[in-house]
Amino acid sequence: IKDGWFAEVSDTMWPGQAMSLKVEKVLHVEKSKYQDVLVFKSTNYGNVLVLDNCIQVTERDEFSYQEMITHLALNSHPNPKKALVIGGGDGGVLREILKHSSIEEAWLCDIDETVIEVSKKYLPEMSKSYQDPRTKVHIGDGFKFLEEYKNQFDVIITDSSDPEGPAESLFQKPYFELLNGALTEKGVITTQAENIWLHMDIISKLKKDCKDIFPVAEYGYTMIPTYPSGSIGFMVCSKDKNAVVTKPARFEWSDDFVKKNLKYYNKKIHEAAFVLPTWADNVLNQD
Ligand SMILES: NCCCN[C@H]1CC[C@H](N)CC1
Repeated sequence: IKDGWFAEVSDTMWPGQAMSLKVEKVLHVEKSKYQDVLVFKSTNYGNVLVLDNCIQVTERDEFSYQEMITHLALNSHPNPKKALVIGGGDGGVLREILKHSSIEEAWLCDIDETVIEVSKKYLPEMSKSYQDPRTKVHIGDGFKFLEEYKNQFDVIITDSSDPEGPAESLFQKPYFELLNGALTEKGVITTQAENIWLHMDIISKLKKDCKDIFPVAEYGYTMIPTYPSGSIGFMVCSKDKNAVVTKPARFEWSDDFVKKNLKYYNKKIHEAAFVLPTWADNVLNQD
């Protein structure tokens, strides 16, 4: 933090640019077993969680990412009862999973307990999901966790940080093999799949790897001001070759429920998320 500003600098992940947020007060600084953890109160975006100098969530715009990564998956599954988040220690994705009445168990596996503790203290609107009786928390490496659970989950959401640091293995093909194995028959996954302005190489590799493993694999995205270049995408894949993930397979919520409980996701934006700009469409949907 310099002159009262936090700048998200990364010469490798987003060279020559940096999102900056004005700092009102530093709330927490800690070196966990895995990463540097910073929480600050920003002047205009609420509390902000930063891991290894990367913005993870801000209270003002987190709903965009948490809703889309969750509901693009759960509404693409006919009847999700048991869902798992890999990562997601802030609890935001868990909060979104619990909005589906079909969910009986919502599991979360994050490698870093410090993130969960810090979120319980400074991100109450996300971490309140840990109070839900359907929530089950496991602290550990998602990679190892998935090796122990076969044919167990209807939906698995990989809410990871970037491929540099503890989340690196979550962007490689062996990880997607593990996801496939841990899913039930018509299982659906979503993963954090970076930004079309910055990471077309990562995204095209992800799509290629997913296409080798899943019969259906599509990239969709959302607008979010505090992530690099203002948007972030998701790989959305299904084990069911007849599944259509680019529009809702089911939609249990009334318009009134959506108005009261969702701030970003809706039926139309589910479809719109997969409509790509021409350059990205050419790269990702060339075959
Ligand atoms: N629930 C926390 C979201 C973590 N996802 C972020 C996406 C953008 C990345 N640069 C950092 C992690």
